[in-house]
Amino acid sequence: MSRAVLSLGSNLGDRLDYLRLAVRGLSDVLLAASPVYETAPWGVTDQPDFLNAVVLVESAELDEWGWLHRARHLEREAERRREQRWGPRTLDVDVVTVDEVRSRDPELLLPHPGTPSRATVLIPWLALEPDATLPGHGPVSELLAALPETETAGVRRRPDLALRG
Ligand SMILES: Nc1ncnc2c1ncn2[C@@H]1O[C@H](COP(=O)(O)OP(=O)(O)OP(=O)(O)O)[C@@H](O)[C@H]1O
Ligand SMILES: Nc1nc2c(c(=O)[nH]1)N=C(CO)CN2
Repeated sequence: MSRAVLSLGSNLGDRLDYLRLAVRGLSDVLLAASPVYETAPWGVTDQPDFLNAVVLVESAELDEWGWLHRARHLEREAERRREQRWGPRTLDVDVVTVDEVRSRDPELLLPHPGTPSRATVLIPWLALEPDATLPGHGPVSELLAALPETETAGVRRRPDLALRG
């Protein structure tokens, strides 16, 4: 049995449709889905805004590699093309954590190393799990409080958009 936190992002095409495709594809393992957020792009800033969300998933069969394969499968279903690093994409599914697993394999780094600095992951995660902790880093609420306002200001909740329904 393993429990994972996955982050979802899209900034090409029908962004909400791509996030919903991911959630539908995870329906057999889905525990909870966060609200949807419209977020200013980080990394490569000259690209469209993203929609971001986080989901909690659980499975009796999947280990951390199983979750990575599920994530890659969903990206392929969204016809994601790997071009520019941090560039525009129809669907990005990252494995944020799997239980307390730590991994230094470059194909599967756990917890995902971008997490402590990404308001686009921390804010949706916290909305879903106010007591969440990032293994090796501490409470998600503290990580978020430590980010500069410039990082958090670009993350706006979109109550008019829902992942399900
Ligand atoms: N925890 C993880 N979740 C998803 N991919 C990971 C993880 N750790 C390492 N990877 C590897 O990262 C590689 C690049 O993934 P991807 O193209 O989604 O990166 P990116 O989304 O552009 O950047 P970032 O990973 O910083 O968000 C993949 O080959 C994948 O195997
Ligand atoms: N706001 C935002 N910016 C990004 C995102 C993302 O999910 N949200 N993902 C990226 C590549 O992983 C690059 N930049």
